[in-house]
Amino acid sequence: MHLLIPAAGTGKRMGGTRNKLLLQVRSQPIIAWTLKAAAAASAIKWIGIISQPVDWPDFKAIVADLNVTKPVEFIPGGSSRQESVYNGLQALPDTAEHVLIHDGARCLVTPDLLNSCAQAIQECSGLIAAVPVKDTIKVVDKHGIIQTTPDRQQLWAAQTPQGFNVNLLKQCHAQGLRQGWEVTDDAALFERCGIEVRIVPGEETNLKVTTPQDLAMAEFILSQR
Ligand SMILES: Nc1ccn([C@@H]2O[C@H](COP(=O)(O)OP(=O)(O)OP(=O)(O)O)[C@@H](O)[C@H]2O)c(=O)n1
Ligand SMILES: C[C@](O)(CO)[C@H](O)COP(=O)(O)O
Repeated sequence: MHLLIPAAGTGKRMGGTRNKLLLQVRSQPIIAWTLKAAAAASAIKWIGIISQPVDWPDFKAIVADLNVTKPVEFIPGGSSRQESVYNGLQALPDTAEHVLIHDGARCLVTPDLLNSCAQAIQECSGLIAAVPVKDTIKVVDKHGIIQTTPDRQQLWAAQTPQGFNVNLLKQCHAQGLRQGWEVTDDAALFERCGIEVRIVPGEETNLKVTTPQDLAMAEFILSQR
C-alpha cells in the first residue's frame, strides 16, 4: 500500500514561526512519531512525504535517524492541504491502485489503524477513519444564535487515514480544480462527485496536533503508551 503524508502546512493555529511538525513531543519531532507508525505498519510499502522544500533537510535527517527501510519519496507541497495531496497523487508510482492519505499532524495514529485501513480499501472505493461525535453540536449563525441541533447519531468526526482508489481520487481532484471546490479532506471531493465513502472505526487518541493544547494532549497520550 502506498501512503501519502501531507506535511506541508505552516501551523497557523499552533502560532509558531515554522512547520509545527518539527515541534517536539516526548523529545521527538511530531513528524517522527507519524513516520514511526507508518514504518511499523506492515501493509505500508511506500511512503510519500508531501512537504515544503525548505523543510526537506530537517525531514530527511529525521527519516535517516529513524532508519526507515521502506522507500520514502519527498514531494513538494502546495499552498493548501488539497493542493498538497494533488501533488502527492501525481507523484505516485503508476503501479499504485489504492492510496492511503494520513496527515503528518496526526502523530498518534497506530500501525494497527493504518493496517486496517489498508485492508479495508481493498473492498471499497473510498474510506475514512472516523469516530462518533460525543458532544451535542449546534449550528450557529453569524450573530451567535443557534439555528439547529443536528441529530448526533449521524455525526462523525473525520480523521485520517483516508483511503481511495487512485484513479477515482485523481478524477475527483481534477474535477475539484475545474470547479474551484475548496475542501479540507479528500473524502469531501468524493462526496461532491457522488461517490460512496465508507467509515471505518477510528481511534479516540488519533487527534490532530493543531493547537498548543493538542501538543500537551499528545505528550500525555504518548506517555501512557
Ligand atoms: N498547504 C498545506 C497545508 C496543510 N498540509 C498538511 O495537512 C495536514 C492537516 O493540516 P493542518 O493540521 O490544518 O496543518 P496546518 O495547515 O499546518 O495548520 P493550520 O491550518 O493551523 O495553519 C497537516 O499534516 C499539514 O502539514 C499540507 O500538506 N499542505
Ligand atoms: C483531513 C482532516 O485531518 C480530517 O479531520 C482535516 O480535515 C484536516 O484539516 P483541518 O482544516 O484541520 O480540519
